Amino acid sequence: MGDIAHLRSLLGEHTDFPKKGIVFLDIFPILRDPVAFETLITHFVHHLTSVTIPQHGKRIDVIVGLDARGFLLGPIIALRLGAAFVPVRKQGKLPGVCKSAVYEKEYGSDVFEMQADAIKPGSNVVVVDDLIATGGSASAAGDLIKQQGGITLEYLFVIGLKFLNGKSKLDAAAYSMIEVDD
Ligand SMILES: O=P(O)(O)OC[C@H]1O[C@H](OP(=O)(O)OP(=O)(O)O)[C@H](O)[C@@H]1O
Ligand SMILES: Nc1ncnc2[nH]cnc12
Repeated sequence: MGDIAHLRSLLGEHTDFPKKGIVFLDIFPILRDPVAFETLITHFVHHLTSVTIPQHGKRIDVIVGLDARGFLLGPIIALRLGAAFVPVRKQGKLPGVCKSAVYEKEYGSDVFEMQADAIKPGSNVVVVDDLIATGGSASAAGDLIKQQGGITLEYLFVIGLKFLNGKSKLDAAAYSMIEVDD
């Protein structure tokens, strides 16, 4: 817990970006500190291999990371677990045939895409992102996983904006390392 309090103290808070009247929470200071970054990744890997989580004992086949800040964490966690990494990108960025999902988030709407053959039916998947606000982005990623026959075991976030209740939109358990209450 001491480790998490330290990571919490490193978070940046910005009121001038992206100028939409929200407090923008920024994980980059954690990534600039190699010890803190290692703590964060190790915490997630311990969480995913812990006996206390509902999906304990199930093999994780795929880590899905969300454009863009989920790309900073997902591949590292995937490598530590020996799982595949699959990106979900904003519309028009991925080559080949893609599946898409439209969604609403804290500051506007967007479209997510995943390559159509990225997840084999029956694969166990964990979604990773820096932050959950309204849950629109993560829920759209969950839709894309379902469209391919994947099974989402859990959603993982560094930060959860609890007051927006985004986890209620999700079709599986969700874990935020740091909960922000207001
Ligand atoms: O729970 P939600 O309301 O959907 O909001 C959370 C999403 O918003 C941010 O991404 P953003 O779309 O701003 O993209 P970026 O990572 O490219 O800045 C954040 O990284 C999450 O992906
Ligand atoms: N408050 C917030 N801070 C950082 N990223 C976000 N994405 C959605 N809401 C956000």
